[in-house]
Amino acid sequence: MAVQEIKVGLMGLGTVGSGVVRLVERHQEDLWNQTGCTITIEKALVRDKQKERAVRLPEGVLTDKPEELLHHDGIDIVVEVMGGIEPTRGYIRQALETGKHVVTANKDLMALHGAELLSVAAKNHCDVFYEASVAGGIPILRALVEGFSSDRITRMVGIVNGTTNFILSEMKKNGMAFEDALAEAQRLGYAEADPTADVDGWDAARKMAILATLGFHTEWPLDEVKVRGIGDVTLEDVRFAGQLGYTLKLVGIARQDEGKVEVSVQPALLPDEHPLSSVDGVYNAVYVHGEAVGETMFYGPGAGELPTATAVVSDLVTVVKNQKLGVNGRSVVAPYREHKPKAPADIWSKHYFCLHVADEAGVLAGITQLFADKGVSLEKVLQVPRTREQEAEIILVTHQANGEQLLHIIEGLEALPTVVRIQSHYRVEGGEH
Ligand SMILES: NC(=O)C1=CN([C@@H]2O[C@H](COP(=O)(O)OP(=O)(O)OC[C@H]3O[C@@H](n4cnc5c(N)ncnc54)[C@H](OP(=O)(O)O)[C@@H]3O)[C@@H](O)[C@H]2O)C=CC1
Ligand SMILES: N[C@@H](CC=O)C(=O)O
Ligand code: NA
Repeated sequence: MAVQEIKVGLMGLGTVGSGVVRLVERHQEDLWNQTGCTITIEKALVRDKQKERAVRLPEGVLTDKPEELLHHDGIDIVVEVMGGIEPTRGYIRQALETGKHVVTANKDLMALHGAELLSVAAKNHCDVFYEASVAGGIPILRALVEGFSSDRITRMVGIVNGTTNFILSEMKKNGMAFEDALAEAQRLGYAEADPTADVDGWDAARKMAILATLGFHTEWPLDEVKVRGIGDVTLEDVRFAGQLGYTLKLVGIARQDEGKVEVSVQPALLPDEHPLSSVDGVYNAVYVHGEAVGETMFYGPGAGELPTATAVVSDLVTVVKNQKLGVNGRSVVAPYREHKPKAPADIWSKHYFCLHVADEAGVLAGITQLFADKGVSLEKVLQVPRTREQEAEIILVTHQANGEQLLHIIEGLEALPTVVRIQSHYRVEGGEH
């Protein structure tokens, strides 16, 4: 029997693209055993053909002309690891419209235009897989789509951005300055081309939109993810949190209660004993709670060349297996549950406040009274005198409060003459774990 050769068009030969080339070369025998096919990179699209590359490709493979790949009749599968929205979206549409299957690592694109691309794919009987787009090497999308297909997911809490987790871990463990830790994450190939997407929380938000859509079977648009990044997190916040027994992490939270959903990304305090607290460096983890299964957790590298490439190449293998079975384009389950966002009054959480206050008698009593008036009780209260600035610091951790109560408390604190400023405020997650 003739061995079938699968020709791949690779779009992008940067960090992830180089990893894909290396894995396809190194694991050729395993790939052949699993698919019965040889897999060849037929064309690799880049911007600058003259640039020095981490991997060598045979003569004629590298191109800077997208049509050489998109109009190539022999190419069955396009692997998109170049990133960005345009022209990438147009290229992927063209690929699908000419019957080419697509594997992508592009969360920006899938979070914004996933529904459109999946519908073009379905019309053309093509596969679109995007496992690498969320939590790099962790097979979390497969787990949601296949592993939990029999269950109803109620909660996903994730550390889904390797760059910010690396930065916060370096700040906590080595006292490294924010900028130095970011530069190191960039050097290691973890950060996005524009690292503000990582730092401002948008990269994590895109991943949470994808997780919520797949996990809750409801279309969850990116503009409905509440986002706060780590740009204003200070070394002092990290240290204070540590002294109180918490670890500060950028977390994505997606919860479904009685059919209503909330999805957000923010720096939050996790109790040190929470399993997500010990997820350090570029590692990611997604905690998934299902009605029937209970608690599960998925852990692994969230970024970097080879870990991300494993997800991409595994998707490639799935496309080839589907080809052999003749089922390409049939595995997508479109969201089928009604879209019901939670109102602020439905969103419950504990909160941490660090307040700078006038260093005078009766201040603490006034503040605790404000919380009591809004119906929120306090779990921890600490007062730290700071005579040098005629100010004191008060640290408060609340019991569960809802989003409406929280707004009233913030307004009330801002109006109190004894409160100089709300120095920092974070959600406290995972207390119910
Ligand atoms: N890095 C990581 O750890 C992870 C990345 N991802 C995602 O994977 C994708 C790729 O990331 P990464 O490898 O880090 O990115 P890089 O910036 O390292 O590589 C991008 C590659 O795409 C090429 N490229 C970009 N734009 C164009 C264009 N318009 N036309 C032709 N070629 C183009 C670049 O060409 P040239 O080399 O000539 O500049 C480069 O080879 C992104 O969507 C990213 O979000 C997902 C998970 C983890
Ligand atoms: N920049 C991203 C890369 C993977 O998605 C991250 O840091 O997680
Ligand atoms: Na993944």
